Amino acid sequence: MQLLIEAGNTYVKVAQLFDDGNMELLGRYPSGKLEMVLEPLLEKGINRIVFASVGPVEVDNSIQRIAQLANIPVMQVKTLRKDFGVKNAYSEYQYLGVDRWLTLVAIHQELKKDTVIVDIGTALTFDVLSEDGKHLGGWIAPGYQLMMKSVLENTTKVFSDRDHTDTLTFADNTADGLKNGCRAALLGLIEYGLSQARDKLKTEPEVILCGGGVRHLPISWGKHYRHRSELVLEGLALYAKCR
Ligand SMILES: Nc1ncnc2c1ncn2[C@@H]1O[C@H](COP(=O)(O)OP(=O)(O)OP(=O)(O)O)[C@@H](O)[C@H]1O
Ligand SMILES: CC(C)(CO)[C@@H](O)C(=O)NCCC(=O)O
Ligand SMILES: [K+]
Repeated sequence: MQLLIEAGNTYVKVAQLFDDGNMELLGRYPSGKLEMVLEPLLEKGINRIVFASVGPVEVDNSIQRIAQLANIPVMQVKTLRKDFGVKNAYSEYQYLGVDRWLTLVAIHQELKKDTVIVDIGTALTFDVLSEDGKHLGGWIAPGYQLMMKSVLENTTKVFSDRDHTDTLTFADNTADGLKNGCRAALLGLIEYGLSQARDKLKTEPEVILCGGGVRHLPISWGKHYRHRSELVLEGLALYAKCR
């Protein structure tokens, strides 16, 4: 069995990859809790740890150190110029976030179609991938919580309250105005990106939505598209199986 770790800017996700190829999510934890969560997991017959991190180098170091203490081999997955048939669009390829890289690799391995991948976590990322594996580039924008926070922290009279409803209507009060405004910003970016991607690809791309922030998009809008909640971990599983 291998242990897969995806370290993001807010959360760490941990999954088990069994020898039969099945993956099981063990949990999602605040990034600061990594050490506490990891140590007890290493008791149970793990052959290797495969991880990817977009966080500070301290996270990489602490995973390496914990594994070394437990005498378990480690593979850190990093963004490459080309791998698994995917060609990175960045001229300085190593600067593309490894979470984005893993979603590209996972989707190309499975679909080999013109695709748009939208991952909504701390940040929203939008990436375009052609059917022959060429990454055409993408965008980075704030995620829902980050947009909300930046307005709340920089204004006096704007406030928010409980969860938003599913409908995305014009609001007649402050809290709904902020929540729906931030949701519309996510949606507007995706719609504009999609129109640009259609022009570039000259086809209708598949749309893959991933990350916990997808919950902020209206269900009636999102139901037309594929939703893959653990796409980064699926990319990690591919590396764990093949490398
Ligand atoms: N229980 C929840 N209630 C409300 N919103 C949530 C909840 N869980 C996740 N979210 C939303 O999903 C976003 C986080 O998504 P996700 O769990 O994919 O994080 P992440 O992509 O792992 O973050 P990162 O990788 O950047 O650390 C939050 O910003 C929030 O908008
Ligand atoms: C954009 C995030 C934060 C999304 O998790 C991550 O992919 C990242 O840190 N990327 C590095 C910058 C880039 O992708 O160009
Ligand atoms: K993420």
